[in-house]
Amino acid sequence: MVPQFVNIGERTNVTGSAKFRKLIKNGDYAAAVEVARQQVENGAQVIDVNMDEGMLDGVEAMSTFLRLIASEPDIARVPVMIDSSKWEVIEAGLKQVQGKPIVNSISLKEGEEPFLAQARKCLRYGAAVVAMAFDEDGQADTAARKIEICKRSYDLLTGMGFPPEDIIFDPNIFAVATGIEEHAGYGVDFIEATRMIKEQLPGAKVSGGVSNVSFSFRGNDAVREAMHSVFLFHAIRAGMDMGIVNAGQLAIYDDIPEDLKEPVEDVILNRREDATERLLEAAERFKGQGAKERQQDLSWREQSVEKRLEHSLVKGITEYIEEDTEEAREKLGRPLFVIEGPLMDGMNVVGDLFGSGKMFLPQVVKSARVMKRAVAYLEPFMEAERKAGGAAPEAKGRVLMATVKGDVHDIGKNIVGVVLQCNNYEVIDLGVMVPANDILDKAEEHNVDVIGLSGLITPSLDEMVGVAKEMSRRGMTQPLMIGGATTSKAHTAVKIAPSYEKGVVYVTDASRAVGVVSDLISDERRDDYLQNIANEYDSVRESFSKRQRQDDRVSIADARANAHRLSDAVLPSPKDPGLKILKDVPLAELVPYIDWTPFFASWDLHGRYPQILEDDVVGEAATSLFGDAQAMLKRILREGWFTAHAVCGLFPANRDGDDIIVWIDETRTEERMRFHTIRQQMNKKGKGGNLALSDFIKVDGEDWIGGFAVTAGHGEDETVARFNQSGDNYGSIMASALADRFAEAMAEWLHEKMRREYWGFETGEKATVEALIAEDYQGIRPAAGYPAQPDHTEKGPLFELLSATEHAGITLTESFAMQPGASVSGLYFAHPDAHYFGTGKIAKDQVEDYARRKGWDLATAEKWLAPILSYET
Ligand SMILES: C[S@@+](CC[C@H](N)C(=O)[O-])C[C@H]1O[C@@H](n2cnc3c(N)ncnc32)[C@H](O)[C@@H]1O
Repeated sequence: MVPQFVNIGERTNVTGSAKFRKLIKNGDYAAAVEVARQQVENGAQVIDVNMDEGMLDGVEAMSTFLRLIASEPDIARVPVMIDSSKWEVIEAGLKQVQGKPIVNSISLKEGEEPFLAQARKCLRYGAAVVAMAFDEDGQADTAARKIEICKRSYDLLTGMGFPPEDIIFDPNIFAVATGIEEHAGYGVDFIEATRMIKEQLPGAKVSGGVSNVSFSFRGNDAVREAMHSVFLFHAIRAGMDMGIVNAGQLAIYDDIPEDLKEPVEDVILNRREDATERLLEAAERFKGQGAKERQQDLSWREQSVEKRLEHSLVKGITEYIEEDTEEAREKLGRPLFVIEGPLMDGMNVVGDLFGSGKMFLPQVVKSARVMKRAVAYLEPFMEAERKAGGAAPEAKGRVLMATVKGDVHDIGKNIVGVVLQCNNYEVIDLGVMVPANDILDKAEEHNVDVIGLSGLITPSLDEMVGVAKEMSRRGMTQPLMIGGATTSKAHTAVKIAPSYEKGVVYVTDASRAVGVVSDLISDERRDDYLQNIANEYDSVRESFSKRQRQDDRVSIADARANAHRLSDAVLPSPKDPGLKILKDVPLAELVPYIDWTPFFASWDLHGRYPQILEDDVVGEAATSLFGDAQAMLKRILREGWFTAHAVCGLFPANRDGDDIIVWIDETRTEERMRFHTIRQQMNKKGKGGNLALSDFIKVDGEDWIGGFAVTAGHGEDETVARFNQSGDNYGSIMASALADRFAEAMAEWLHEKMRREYWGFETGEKATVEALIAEDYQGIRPAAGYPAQPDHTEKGPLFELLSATEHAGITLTESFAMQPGASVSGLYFAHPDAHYFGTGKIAKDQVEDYARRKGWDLATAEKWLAPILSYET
């Protein structure tokens, strides 16, 4: 017999129901109580009440609402689940409930002490608790972790006298069919964990939020309903007691057509490798066939057109923007009035929310997409007016942006551009690899107010100095903004600012750009602002040269004498050393290797994945961004937007001082080429050796070095152009960020292949994704331009050795940036001693020595090594 399943209603949850949120925000408690009543009438056997909304006084709202429903007998007959991430709100709720409350939730997230303290309070109020499968290490995703945390919680709770039947476990229902291999087992993991909890933890109950499982199929109700019902069918049989289920989003198990039920069942139960692909195919056939149309909260559509435009802008909704823009145009009489009126007002709200930390970059970029659509709609009307002599809208100022010559990356610059546009600045974006003269000619032609330069790799710093010098020579007066991954306040102050007197400002991140530009453009504030910056940079320069004067580098001879002594671990000869050319690597194979944490960072959302999705501050923005990324990822896989190529190989090698000789063949008699490495010169007395990468290769006998170059960027430019043409910067930035993820994932994937197949020194079980992301394995793959080898020109010999341009289609710019941008290259070292380090600053004796080894003159060496020189040139 199937046990009774308890349905928890969640329409009284401000985070889940926009309607309820609006009622509570407006203080319309009478109508809010009606929502609770309807839920009970519709069959909810528990009602979940949540008042966690930034603008609400949660304690007050929870107390008021629970007091009101306690006096309604037909509502008060069902238990209340007090749901909050804030303990004071839970306590306020506990004080109001008459019958037996349920607290949702407690967990071991912060450790045992707070867990036990909260449990004690629940016990005092006679409340049951929902305990999440969440501990100090994060949310449990596998069945083993789920049961481990639940068992630990159970022992703690029962140990303090908690009745087992008052313990409800929520072992986390996560989305399946996301395109990510590790997610495929999430359905089975929950079901398995449920079965184990029921077997091993007597009396305890199991609950969960069912709609999460179908998150990847948002917008396809038929598939979602089928997934919920199939999931419940199996989970209830495994012992699931209760759950949050939207009855409107539930199909009847027996009514699901067979050609949908089977692929859904395959996905939920993880029965076949191609389950997701097959369900995606089936999903296409069932699109738009949901038993019940999704009930969207469209109450905002009843507001004035100005409010509706604001809503669309703030929420990033494009669906109604054209009809609302037209309505506003008719109402206000002129297209300009619409832009300068409600659209600007709406963007000001976005700007204020962003400025006060209530909106985040991805959301702002989405708002910009809506704004662009509205302006594009109005454009023909404005053109007609212009022909008739009408005025154009006034921007607050004009900013020119460019990534400098030799550099290709531009995600950060594009984000800054969008944020500035949102704030009504006109942005002229010249793209990437722009020579100084082109930047400055365009700046003069368009009479811009500010010039913004961006760069990702260190040689771009030098290029920026060149632009600053040329600005001085031309007698220009616009302030110069500097940003991008390798730029810094110190470099801007020491190198660039002295070359241009009219103002050079370093901008840390995209969120600062608006403030900086507005200060630079303001007639009242500009002079003071620039004076303050100049003073600040003076002291940065002062402390920089003080540090240099005090610098105590050891001589290169002494450093070399203190090189790392390689332990005599024996590495097996490579199994398959030849050059490997891997064309058209299937992108789906790379998805499990994606490290998502840097993806969020590229959108200025900082925190580790997956915890970031639950973060109190950015969790909502991160979750929504991640959902959009998953949707795009699926399209990339299905439609093949990017092509991935890789080349790698192993070569006989030996150490020669600070160089690594690559031999023609294993006779080790004839030199094919050399890699040049750089040695630490800090004083390391008693702190280990002065390292250079060459130390990880043997001087004599058999040893090997590997090299690799991978790219996932073929197709990125076309994709980005397609999105930009339709005014969708959100889409184009997302596509670039995902291309980068694929490239990094491919580097990890190939490194694993190298260790296990080609070199073959790694045997045994494959490392977990977490271990791979932490690079917790034997060997390293240092990249030129990174701290162990800051000289980007070392990509030259690597590319030659691999014929990387011929085999993978990657070229090097004059600054040794790889093109396409979504490319990664480096060397492989396999010795167990090998590890990442930084060379730190180096002294002139090494620069001279390096110049000799590279066949350069001193000035050339100082140019390429500029970021690591310990002395002024
Ligand atoms: C930039 S992260 C990229 C991996 C990350 N999981 C991702 O997906 O973005 C790590 C890589 O940077 C390079 N790297 C990191 N530290 C380095 C160092 N000190 N010297 C040389 N290369 C380094 C190595 O190629 C390493 O594999």
